[in-house]
Amino acid sequence: MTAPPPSPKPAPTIASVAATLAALRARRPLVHNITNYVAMTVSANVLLSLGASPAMVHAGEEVEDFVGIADALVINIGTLSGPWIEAMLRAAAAADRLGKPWLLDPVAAGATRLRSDAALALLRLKPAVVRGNAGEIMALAGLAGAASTAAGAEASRGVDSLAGSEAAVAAAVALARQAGTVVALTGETDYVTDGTRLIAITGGHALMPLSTALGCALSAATGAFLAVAPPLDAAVAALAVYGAAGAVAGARCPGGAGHLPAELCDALLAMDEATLAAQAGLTEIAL
Ligand SMILES: Nc1ncnc2c1ncn2[C@@H]1O[C@H](COP(=O)(O)OP(=O)(O)O)[C@@H](O)[C@H]1O
Ligand SMILES: Cc1ncsc1CCOP(=O)(O)O
Ligand SMILES: [Mg+2]
Repeated sequence: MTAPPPSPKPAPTIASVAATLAALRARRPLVHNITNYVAMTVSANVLLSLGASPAMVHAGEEVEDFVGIADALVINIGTLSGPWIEAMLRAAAAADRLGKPWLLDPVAAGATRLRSDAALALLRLKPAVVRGNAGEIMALAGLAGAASTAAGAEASRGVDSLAGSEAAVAAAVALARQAGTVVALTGETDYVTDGTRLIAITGGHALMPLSTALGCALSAATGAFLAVAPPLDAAVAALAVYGAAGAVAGARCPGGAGHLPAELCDALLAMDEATLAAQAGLTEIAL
């Protein structure tokens, strides 16, 4: 007798996202961030508004100890230098050793040799989630040999993507398969994939790319969700909550993006299931 095929995992829903957010708020995870100078304050404020405790800790001498007390680790290569790379590699290896989930934000991967090499070396240390924009995901997939071309250079202008997220879906799926990770690809529509499943998430606001480090802060937020849910569920919940908050915040900023980070934090603090249902959409796409 042949065994029946495993039943498919239920698709994430707004209700499951709301439950994951409630678990995060109850747990108040300590999130260790090695992130760039531009993103530090907004990332910490986003984590606090979400219900997590942020810590920005990058000295090589203490990262391993800090990973030991943290619930999750976020590594963002936005403002790199040699000692930072060393600290990132030590922290990621410690997270792997200690079974702590960690996320890689490969900011501007593909733009220079230094950041491409750093992103690849970190990818080999098995992040639970890689979160990036289309240019970064295409570049990293190419560098990792998961996609035939490293299209990132033409698809990016430094830290900004010139390509829409749809253009990078195939690269995201290939990267997830090759690296054995979950890829969270952001843009006007966000996508999360583990290489076997693909979920599209709508929400957000057109002003978001006009405020620096909101992608980095989303990566920090995803780290907090990793403390309470498996990688695919964590990434879907993070992108849905953040997208819903972004939509609310953007609507409160008729004059431009100047106040957007503050409005985003307020919207995260007040986030509830009704707002999620009104502002975020989840669709599973068959692969
Ligand atoms: N055109 C857009 N419309 C709605 N939301 C957007 C748009 N562009 C980006 N976002 C949102 O902004 C956040 C950061 O994504 P993104 O800009 O892709 O990252 P990065 O800042 O790393 O380039 C995500 O929540 C994403 O959904
Ligand atoms: C402008 C800049 N330069 C180096 S890191 C950084 C922040 C990038 O933030 P994001 O990727 O969220 O736009
Ligand atoms: Mg970014």
